[in-house]
Amino acid sequence: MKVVAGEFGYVLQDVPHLRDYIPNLPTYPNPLRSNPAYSVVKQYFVDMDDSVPQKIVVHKDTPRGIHFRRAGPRERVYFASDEVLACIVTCGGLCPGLNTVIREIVHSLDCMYGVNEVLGIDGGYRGFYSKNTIPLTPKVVNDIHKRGGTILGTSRGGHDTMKIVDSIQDRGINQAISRCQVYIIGGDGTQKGAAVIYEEVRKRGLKVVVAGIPKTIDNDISVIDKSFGFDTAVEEAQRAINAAHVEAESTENGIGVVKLMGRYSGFIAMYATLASRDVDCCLIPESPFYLEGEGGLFEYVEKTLKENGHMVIVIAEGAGQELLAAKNEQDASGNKLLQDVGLWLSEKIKENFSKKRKIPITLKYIDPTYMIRAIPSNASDNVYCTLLAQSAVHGAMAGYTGFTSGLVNGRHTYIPFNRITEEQNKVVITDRMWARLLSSTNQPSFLDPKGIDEFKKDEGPPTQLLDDTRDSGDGKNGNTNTITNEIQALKT
Ligand SMILES: Nc1ncnc2c1ncn2[C@@H]1O[C@H](COP(=O)(O)OP(=O)(O)OP(=O)(O)O)[C@@H](O)[C@H]1O
Ligand SMILES: O=P(O)(O)OC[C@H]1O[C@](O)(CO)[C@@H](O)[C@@H]1O
Ligand SMILES: [Mg+2]
Repeated sequence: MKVVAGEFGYVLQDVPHLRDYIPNLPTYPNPLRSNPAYSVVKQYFVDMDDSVPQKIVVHKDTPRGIHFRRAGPRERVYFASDEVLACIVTCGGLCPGLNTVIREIVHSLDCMYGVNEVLGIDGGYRGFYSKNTIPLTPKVVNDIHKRGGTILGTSRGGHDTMKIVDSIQDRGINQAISRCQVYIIGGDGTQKGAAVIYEEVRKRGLKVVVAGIPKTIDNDISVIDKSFGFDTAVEEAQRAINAAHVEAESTENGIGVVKLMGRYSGFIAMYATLASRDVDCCLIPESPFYLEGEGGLFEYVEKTLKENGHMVIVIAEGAGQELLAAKNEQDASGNKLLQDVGLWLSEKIKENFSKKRKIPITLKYIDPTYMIRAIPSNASDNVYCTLLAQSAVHGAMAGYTGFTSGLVNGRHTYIPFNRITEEQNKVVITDRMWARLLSSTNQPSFLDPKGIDEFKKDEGPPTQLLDDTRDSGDGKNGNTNTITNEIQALKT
């Protein structure tokens, strides 16, 4: 990672640039200079020294900390318009907003930079070497943002670095110079794949930009404020929760169980619960729970039914997997295949109340997971996708590479791949947000006081979406330690 240190503990975790490994690259004035739409903007071009702090809650004596390069157009670009061949690929699971990102990359390249050779790679990473490409023009992508899914198709597995870079190299050859910009849209796995593609491109000395756009409905990508499609997913989840609530309150001892996505991170479940207020219990992968005995789920269900006559449980798909018989199967990308915990929980509740204890209940189980994932993005996600795509295009034209375009503290930035892939974003159950949820649902924490102390000791990953005060600059958490270590390393 390129790290630049400044005064008062300022650290820039910078992204690579083509000129780092290709000397004497020609530059050109940014075509936006003569674009009537942008020429009215007072200071349209981003100052070379602009950076965005990762941490904005500070004390007067804390170091300035980690910063990322601010995204946006630069005065000079490293590609002539007619030189560029851009490729776009989507990988991993579906997520609302994928088509918007594709549309906006094509439009930004065309309208802002006059680039009109854009290829869609069909069906994820393996499409680079085993499938046909799809020519993308502003006309072809004009109304795709209104559709769910991805017009390019997607896949898991099939990442063969050499074959992918061979294909990029072959396609991009123009008068013996490769001249590709590769836009890779996908989750944590995809960004890891993009990082190794970048390494190989650099090893071969190619004039090829590798730019990532983070996609994950689970919001499990670290550093960034939140991922696109997340808002849409939380909003759409309300419909399922409402239905579960209507069903539950219409019968005596009615229970609605809703399963939401979230393989390792329970953000959708947590935010959907906080938004709805109809949910009595939210179960997420980060917070282990148990069924029987004092402080267990069954005890809470019984109490809630006695008090309210009905209840709604939201469960993230990755919650409680340790309670189910292990399956040990993986998908093509190596992700663990999960068991249906919603179905399992529903059966367990029925078994305990209806069969064992002869307490009549009516339970309805709703699994809207794929319905949520497949819808088009809402208005705010559409704007977010547009800005992410534009940032990626500005960065690529300016010669930056090996970066993910991401929102940090509300500002668009370029984040080095290794920062994005080093850890996953998780709900920190010792943060105030989870406490807000517990106090809004009144559910048990499923932790005894000793367990709570254990969790507090475990620092967990820093998270941006939450109102996180752990990162208080006292040197006791990962983030600050990283800063201190880096400053120390630079000094010595
Ligand atoms: N460590 C890795 N190195 C290279 N390629 C990887 C790596 N991990 C995953 N990939 C590739 O990235 C692509 C997408 O990975 P994966 O299926 O894990 O989805 P993802 O990008 O994490 O998205 P999501 O989990 O949100 O659906 C796959 O083609 C996979 O082969
Ligand atoms: O069934 P698929 O396509 O493998 O995807 C399932 C997974 O993809 C996601 O939507 C995104 O990672 C997860 O929430 C879910 O576990
Ligand atoms: Mg993933």
